[in-house]
Amino acid sequence: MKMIEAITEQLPAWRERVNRLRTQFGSLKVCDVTVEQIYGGIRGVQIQVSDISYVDPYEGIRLRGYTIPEVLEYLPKKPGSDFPLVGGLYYLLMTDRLPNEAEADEVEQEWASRSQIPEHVYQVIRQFPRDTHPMTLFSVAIMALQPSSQFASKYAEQMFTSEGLPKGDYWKYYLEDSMNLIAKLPGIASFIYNYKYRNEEIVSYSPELDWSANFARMIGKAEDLRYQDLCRLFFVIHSDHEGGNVSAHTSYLVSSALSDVYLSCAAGMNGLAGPLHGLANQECIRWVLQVREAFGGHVPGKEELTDHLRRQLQAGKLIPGYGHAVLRVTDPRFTVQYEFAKKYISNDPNIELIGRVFEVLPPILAENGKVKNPYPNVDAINGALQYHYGVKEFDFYTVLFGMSRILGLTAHIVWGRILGKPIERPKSLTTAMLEQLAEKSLQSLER
Ligand SMILES: CC(=O)SCCNC(=O)CCNC(=O)[C@H](O)C(C)(C)COP(=O)(O)OP(=O)(O)OC[C@H]1O[C@@H](n2cnc3c(N)ncnc32)[C@H](O)[C@@H]1OP(=O)(O)O
Ligand SMILES: O=C([O-])CC(=O)C(=O)O
Repeated sequence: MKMIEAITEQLPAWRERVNRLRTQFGSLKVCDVTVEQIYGGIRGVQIQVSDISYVDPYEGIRLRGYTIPEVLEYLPKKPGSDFPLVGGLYYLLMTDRLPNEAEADEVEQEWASRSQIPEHVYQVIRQFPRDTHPMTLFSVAIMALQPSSQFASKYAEQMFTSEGLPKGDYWKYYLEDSMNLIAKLPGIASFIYNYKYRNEEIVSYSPELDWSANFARMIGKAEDLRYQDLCRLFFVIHSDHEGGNVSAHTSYLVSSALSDVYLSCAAGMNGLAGPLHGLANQECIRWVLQVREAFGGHVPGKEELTDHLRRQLQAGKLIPGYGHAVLRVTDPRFTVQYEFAKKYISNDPNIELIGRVFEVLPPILAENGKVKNPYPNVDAINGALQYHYGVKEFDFYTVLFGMSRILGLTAHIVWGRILGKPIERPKSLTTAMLEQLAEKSLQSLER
């Protein structure tokens, strides 16, 4: 694979850079940690390195240095589509280089050739009650693939042979596992959808189509070219959000114990399934429909909406899709999807309401100064777009997010192995210890 060559070429330079920092600047202080940060979700503490992507609070995400509009413009596309091939995005995330068409296509072809899903994965899904949340099914399906981990079997094997598995080669098996897992995601996600909401159909992967279009086809949208474009857009923009978000951090942490890609990604998906993180996807459209219901199905005018939103906030309700732990502006991923909606969708009351909420809500959220980011995040519009194209089962939306996020998670994990990162193990303190520190600081102030 060209991707392996591109990574291999860069390995010595990357290892040298990290080695130099660790040996020559190992004791250089990067930041301080306050008591508030310790109790406040480690917010803003710079304790990770991620070269896959970086979130600037005022600009949004850059994937390998490229903003969302740049990624959408520069990545190769299929003839007839304005939206990138996910294979090209994966090449960029993994290799730090923009792919040409052939390189993007090679990744897509690799996925097609690895897409066969073992029968037992379907059986595992079928064993669950049909009302099980799709994210639970998604996570267990990934776990069900774990016995096929090439890294886990190589690692176990070398314990009993005279030739060890060189640490510097671990990444190759992690990359193999990543490619194998990603190749199966359209099949797994679509089966969960079909099992729960359609006809229980298992649809095989078409090598003629790209990864995104395959998923669309597998849930019955072979003819809907616009929905296939939405899938391409969605899968590209949700792929990564630097290393500290719950799903990325979780999977990276798990992989630092040399747990394989399947174990690590399933863990990440369990984090994504929380309502403050990926599950906000499904909560947003539910909320949008509830607001319309409160107005007899109509889209309320600005004044009525303002009163309604104020009442909700006064009642202590969280508005899903607004706020962010890092961003302090409108999420550029919201913006590109809103632009998609404005370009291709007309007369959709949910999209209309989302636009009105976007006009009205930020100043209201900002009023009491409590919410640090009063602007919409990516989740504020995801569900409404899916709903428009007929994917109306809210519970499923986080699985779509998960398919995309695994692209980023695996890039972080593979690079963790490339750079030989050790097991993560931060130190904890007790409350009594912090109280002692506090006392000491008081005493020194009194002196
Ligand atoms: C893909 C993603 O994961 S993007 C995030 C998806 N999640 C959502 O959209 C859920 C709604 N938003 C939120 O819950 C939050 O804004 C988060 C989880 C995204 C960020 O959390 P934090 O960094 O802690 O936000 P912040 O520091 O601004 O929170 C301060 C206060 O504002 C409140 N607040 C933040 N966002 C909102 C909101 N959308 N509606 C109402 N109140 C809010 C918080 O609950 C908190 O209140 P508290 O002090 O009484 O507990
Ligand atoms: O960055 C975060 O904390 C949340 C996240 O994953 C995203 O916005 O995609």
